[in-house]
Amino acid sequence: MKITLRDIPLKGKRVLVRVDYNVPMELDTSTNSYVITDRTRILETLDTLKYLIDQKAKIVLISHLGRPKGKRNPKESLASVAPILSELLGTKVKFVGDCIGPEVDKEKENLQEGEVLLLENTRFYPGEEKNDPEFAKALASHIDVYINDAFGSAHRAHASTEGVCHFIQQKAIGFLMEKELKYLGEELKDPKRPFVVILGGAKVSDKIEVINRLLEKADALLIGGAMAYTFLLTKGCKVGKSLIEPDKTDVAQKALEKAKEEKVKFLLPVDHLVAQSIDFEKRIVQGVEQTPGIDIPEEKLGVDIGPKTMALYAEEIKAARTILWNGPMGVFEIPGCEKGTFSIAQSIAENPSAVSIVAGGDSIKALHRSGLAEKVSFISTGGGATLDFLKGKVLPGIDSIPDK
Ligand SMILES: Nc1ncnc2c1ncn2[C@@H]1O[C@H](COP(=O)(O)OP(=O)(O)O)[C@@H](O)[C@H]1O
Ligand SMILES: O=C(OP(=O)(O)O)[C@H](O)COP(=O)(O)O
Repeated sequence: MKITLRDIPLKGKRVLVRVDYNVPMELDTSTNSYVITDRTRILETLDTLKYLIDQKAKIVLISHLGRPKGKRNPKESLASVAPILSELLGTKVKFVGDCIGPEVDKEKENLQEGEVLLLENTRFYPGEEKNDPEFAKALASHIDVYINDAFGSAHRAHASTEGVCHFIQQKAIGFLMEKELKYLGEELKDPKRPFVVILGGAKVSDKIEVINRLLEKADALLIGGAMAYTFLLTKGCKVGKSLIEPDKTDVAQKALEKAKEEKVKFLLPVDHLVAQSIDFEKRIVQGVEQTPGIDIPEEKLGVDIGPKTMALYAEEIKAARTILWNGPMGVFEIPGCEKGTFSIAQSIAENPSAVSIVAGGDSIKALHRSGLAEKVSFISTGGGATLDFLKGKVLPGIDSIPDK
């Protein structure tokens, strides 16, 4: 059992809280600004933050947002989280446009009991992902206690999730982390069978490696999203201009072989929605059509699973007793490409007797858009983190917090 924030005296202490505010953002074309399109990851930290306020701690929040690769990028600023958090907490949350340095240190020093300070995206510095000790030390400056409540980032050994722990003596997990570990631990340790895992999304290289271990746990794997095309390419199908990771075909091949050996159902799309071109920023697709079968025409790219695939996957989901879903089936943010993703949400909703877990920032957003979030047993804020947890991997963000 990990030390939790309940176990530490917090009054008057400067508490650094690592949250996962890597929230989905979309360009609002009318104002030409980026807006947060799903607040779940913010809402899920409120119990921890309210507790810290009640305990009269001095609260400093850190998070990453997106993948700015060590450079400042206004599109990935955490500034827009501060007003939302102020509204939700009913107290002003001050934002500083940096996460280390003299200005930040001054703000930390000036914090009063019960006040909340939100710092800028840790990934604006290369030291974050490199887990650079100097950067971690700067994050830890003026801090008495570290709380990790960023379950969604617990699989990353970065400065704000792991390195910082070497410079702060008192450490604990927050309430969200505690809730995730308890629920996932109980339901996924020995899942009721059939256990069906639905995998999609765009983080192919991150998640494809997990499949090998999932094959030892799951009874069926249903693959969609960009993940599917690397597998279809491996099987010799035509994938056109779809998002693929050609250097992962070896991993994909091994997973296909292992699925056969383990007698796990490994389903890939049998038809697709394809497009001529796609503009992610403006959320526009052109030249959209259905393919009659598996192959994607040379000049097109896959943007969603097709109706035969939806029906095939629905059958598996209907028979499941435990369901884990991470990763949308298509580019659901773009109107016209959401059907496959929503059909998964619908199939899950139609099997209320199964334990169903929907995991990951974009998957949660898709679930909320489908209007079916109430029908799911548990929403997990971690996508990759949940998959790694299921795989049995030690999560660095949790491992670095001592046991009781
Ligand atoms: N066929 C596809 N081509 C490109 N991107 C895709 C495709 N299908 C899904 N995506 C994208 O995957 C993203 C979500 O992936 P990911 O981050 O892995 O999910 P999560 O945040 O739920 O873990 C979405 O933004 C979606 O547009
Ligand atoms: O959104 C996240 O993961 P997810 O997309 O797997 O849910 C986490 O914030 C981790 O982000 P990262 O995969 O860029 O390290």
